[in-house]
Amino acid sequence: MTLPSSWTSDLALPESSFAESALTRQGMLTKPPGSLGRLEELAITLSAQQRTESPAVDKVHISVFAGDHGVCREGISAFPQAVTAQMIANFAHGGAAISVLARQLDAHLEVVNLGTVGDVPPMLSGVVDEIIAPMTGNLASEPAMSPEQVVQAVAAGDRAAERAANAGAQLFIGGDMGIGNTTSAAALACALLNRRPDQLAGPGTGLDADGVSHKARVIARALARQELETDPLRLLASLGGFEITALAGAYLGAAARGIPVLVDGYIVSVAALAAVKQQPALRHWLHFSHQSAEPGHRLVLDALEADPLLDLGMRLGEGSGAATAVPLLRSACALHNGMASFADAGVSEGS
Ligand SMILES: O=C(O)c1ccc[n+]([C@@H]2O[C@H](COP(=O)([O-])O)[C@@H](O)[C@H]2O)c1
Ligand SMILES: Cc1cc2nc[nH]c2cc1C
Repeated sequence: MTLPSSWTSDLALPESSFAESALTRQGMLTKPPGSLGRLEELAITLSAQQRTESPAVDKVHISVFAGDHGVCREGISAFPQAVTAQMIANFAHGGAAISVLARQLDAHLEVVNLGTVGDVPPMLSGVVDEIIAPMTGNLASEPAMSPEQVVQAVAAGDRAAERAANAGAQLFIGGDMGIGNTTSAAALACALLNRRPDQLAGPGTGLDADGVSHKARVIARALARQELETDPLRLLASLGGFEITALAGAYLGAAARGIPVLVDGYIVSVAALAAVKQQPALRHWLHFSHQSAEPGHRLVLDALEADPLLDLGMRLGEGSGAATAVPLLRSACALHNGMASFADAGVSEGS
């Protein structure tokens, strides 16, 4: 098993000539310059990423990556580990939040099962089996993944991006599902940002203050276990999760295929941070949908110089915050493509 080329080969930047023409067009539309605020920026950035004068996000591909975490045996989540497998079935049966949002957006939704402790019913429609192991190692006391497993997870993410590209997706959304994954994400963020566990540990699915302190101590044990790694792949192997690693692979895979990415909440932002560390050019392919209620998210967003579009107090994961922001991107494109120019509408321009 080898790493996909999207992980190792230099990533191209979006095409700046399309950004320049989009900026010129924005200046000709019947509105005071800049008055559509960030909707203008969105249309301009999407034009460059999609290499088009008419950006669109009609075709949205959502991959929810699911996997279980050995660190759950440390009692770091408000929910039992069995929920990961149960939610995979719920995604497939259409009852999860992301299932509803995907239907509302007419988006393609798939769930990538990387391995769970609980049983997932066989042959669920929309579930892609990429099973690595029932769960990761307990990162508090051992590496989460072997070198082979981390490559398997990156490759599974890249394959999701390939499916998105083959389906003609204009936007890629990655979601996460994994009980215990805020502990893994926080540990990774500590290592990537050189921060203390108490700065990145939060309630996740609903821990109380004592639970959050315990979680920070578990993360401190994980960080003390290893030499401070700088290589993203080795860091992911030590502290990551199958789904977090696959997300990093999927983001690089989407960008390498010219598909812009809309980033969801806390866990996926940490995956994005690891992937940007691997390939800094990835940052130019990312849009940030929302600020999660998980307190550590702000530090991760700051490190990525990201100012997300929404702040709704959401902390669900599964791609739900990103899906909620898609209508804003659609409005940005519709305005860019559909508004009349001053000349066409006979409206006088300002000075
Ligand atoms: O996306 C977020 O910002 C977010 C914040 C807190 C929790 N979650 C979700 O909750 C699960 C992890 O929480 P926990 O407490 O088990 O570590 C996992 O399935 C995530 O998708 C997601
Ligand atoms: C019910 C439930 C749904 C989720 N979706 C993403 N993470 C989740 C965690 C729980 C506990």
